[in-house]
Amino acid sequence: MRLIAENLSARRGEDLIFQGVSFALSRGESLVLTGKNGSGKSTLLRVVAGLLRPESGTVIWQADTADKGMRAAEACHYLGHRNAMKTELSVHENLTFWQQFFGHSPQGESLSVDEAADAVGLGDITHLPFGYLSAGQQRRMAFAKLLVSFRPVWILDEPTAALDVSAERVFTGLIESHLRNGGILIGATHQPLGLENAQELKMAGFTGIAEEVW
Ligand SMILES: Nc1ncnc2c1ncn2[C@@H]1O[C@H](COP(=O)(O)OP(=O)(O)OP(=O)(O)O)[C@@H](O)[C@H]1O
Repeated sequence: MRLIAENLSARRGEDLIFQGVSFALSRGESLVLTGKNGSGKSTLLRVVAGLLRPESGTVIWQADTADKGMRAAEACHYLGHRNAMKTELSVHENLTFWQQFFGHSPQGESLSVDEAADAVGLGDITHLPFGYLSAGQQRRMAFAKLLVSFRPVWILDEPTAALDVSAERVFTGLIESHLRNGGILIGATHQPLGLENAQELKMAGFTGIAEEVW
C-alpha cells in the first residue's frame, strides 16, 4: 500500500501557499513537515486528509487488498491543532463516539476505549468530562482517538504541543508501533518527534514560490 501526492498546490483565500509538492510513502514510512509559522504545513496536511481541496494535483491511495478503491481520505486519521472532543461529555463517551463514527476497519486492529485510554496513560480518568482534563491530558486523549479505530495513515499536526516529556515518550512509542505494524505517518512539528528514519519536507511558504506565479 502507498500514499502518493502528485504535484500538489494549495490556495488559502487569494494566496497560493505552496506548489509542486510531491511525495510517496509506503508501509512503515514517515514524512515530517518542517518550516516556519505560516509556511503551509497545516494546509498541506489538510489537503492530504481530504479536508481542503487542492488548487491542483492529486492524492492517491494505492492499496493491495481489502481497501482497494478506497479514497485517500478514508485511509487517514487526522489529528489537528484542536482535539475534536466535546468538553461536556466524558472521555469515555467521546472516545466511544469516535469509535462508532469511524467504524470497524478490516485493515488492522483497533483497541477498545479502555485499552486506548490505558495506552496513553490515563485509563483511570475516562469517567471525567473531557473539559475537566488538563491541556496535556486532553492532548493524550485526542491521541487515543487514533487507537480506537484502525486507519493505516496517521496525519498529525503538532501532536506534541502542550505535552510533558513522559507524554512525548508515550506518543513516540505509539507512532513507532504504528509504523512497525505497517502504518504510514505524516506529521508537522516544531519539535523533533524522535523518528529515526523519517523523510523531511521543509515548507518554504510564500518565499518558496517563484515570482512569475504572481
Ligand atoms: N482561511 C484562510 N484564508 C486565508 N489565508 C489563510 C487561511 N488559513 C490559513 N491561511 C494562511 O495560509 C498560510 C499557511 O498557514 P498554515 O496554517 O498552513 O501554516 P503552518 O506552517 O501550519 O503554520 P504554524 O507553524 O504556525 O502552525 C498562512 O500564511 C495563513 O495565514
